[in-house]
Amino acid sequence: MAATLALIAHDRKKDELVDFILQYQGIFARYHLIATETTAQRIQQGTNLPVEQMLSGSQGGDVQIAAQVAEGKILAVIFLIDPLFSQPHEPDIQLFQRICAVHNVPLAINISTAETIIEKLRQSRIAHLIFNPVAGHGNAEQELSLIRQLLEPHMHLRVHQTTPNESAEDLTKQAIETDPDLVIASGGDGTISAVAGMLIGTQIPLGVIPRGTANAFAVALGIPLALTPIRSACQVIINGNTRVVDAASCNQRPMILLAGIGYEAETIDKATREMKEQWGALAYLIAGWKQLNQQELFESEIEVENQVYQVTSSAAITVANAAPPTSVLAQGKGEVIFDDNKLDVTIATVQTQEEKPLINPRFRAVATMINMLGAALIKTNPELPDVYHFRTQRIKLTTNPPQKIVVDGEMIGTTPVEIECIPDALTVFVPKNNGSEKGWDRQESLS
Ligand SMILES: O=C(CO)COP(=O)(O)O
Repeated sequence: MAATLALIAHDRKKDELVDFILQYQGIFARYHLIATETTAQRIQQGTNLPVEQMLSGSQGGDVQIAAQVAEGKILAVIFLIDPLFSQPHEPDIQLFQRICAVHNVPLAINISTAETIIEKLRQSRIAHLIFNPVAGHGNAEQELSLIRQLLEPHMHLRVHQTTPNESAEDLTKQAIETDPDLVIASGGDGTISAVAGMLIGTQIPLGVIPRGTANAFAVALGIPLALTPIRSACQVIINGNTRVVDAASCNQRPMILLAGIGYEAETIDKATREMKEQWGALAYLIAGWKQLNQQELFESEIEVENQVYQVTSSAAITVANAAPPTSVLAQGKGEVIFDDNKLDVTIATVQTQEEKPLINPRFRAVATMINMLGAALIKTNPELPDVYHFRTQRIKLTTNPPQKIVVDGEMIGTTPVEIECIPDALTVFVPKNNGSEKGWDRQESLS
């Protein structure tokens, strides 16, 4: 269902329309507004709401809007007609009314009927979809049209596509300002993390439609991705079950999944876009094997709960808020808990005690990682002597030499790094059997 309202008023009705919009400004602000030229100017002056401006009514503006009604792009129309004054473009006005009747689009021609439209709008859900058209390797146009087809019967959907000039963060910020009922992120983990980061602390529920390479966030939430990921993800949103989960901040920027320091960061850095296009998620595995041969060990100083620990020969440190089972290096103890108000820290390292003096430390670190791969695959507790795992609310980490850091799939620089869990920061839509807390029963549609 489209989330655009059309507003038109004849000259002697324009003041009435502006007053009406001022009265219900909060509701109008949630929608995309279009209006004929002079009406649009008057609304903008009188209310400060953004309005898309069409031609003036006498120049064909009514016909332009009627065309959008016919194309299913308009949710409802408020057209305050002057019944005591004949217009030179009377045929256009008649055409407008006929098109609304044909397509069963609500049309209010006076304030009383406008009130009933507003009452209906008050009860409807508004979703903002932040859609990254260059995510993954599917056909973005077809994917967007499928999402619309699946979601629009259940909510008013406003679609915002990311561009090089308008990031997912910018678009989410604008969406939040209109007080939506939910925000949906569709793209790779980078897009989803960016949207989720902006929603921290807002209590606006987040829907996830994964279209990326690894889709770690969706996997961690338990969204079934096997055959029809877009359909499954939309169904999860329509079902309306939500769960409150933690987020984190990493060097002042939001983190939803995990930060990898050392091995994981190098791996992600090596998985080029070309590799991802050719191999999909396998690209990370291929890059990972390459990195196994090259990973240098590093020293680290870890500050946790006012204690400082020195670790001599680390290969990989992973600090996870949430991680899917495939994120091997986060699985020190077999499972990362999304809503325990803690970060899961896993350190793959090398012990150089007396009983293991003959083993080349670098090979042992590599062996540790290979063991973890196996352990994660068979889903047992690894019990590895070279793997440290603990849970903490906050961690500060310095390494020598400095190591690359990857946060939610994006390289963000090098150590030192400070990561803190933000408890209960996000409300997300999850499948019904996934620790869901509450259903969602706002009224579905306008007409
Ligand atoms: O004439 C109109 C509708 O028929 C309205 O046009 P304006 O908003 O440009 O005045």
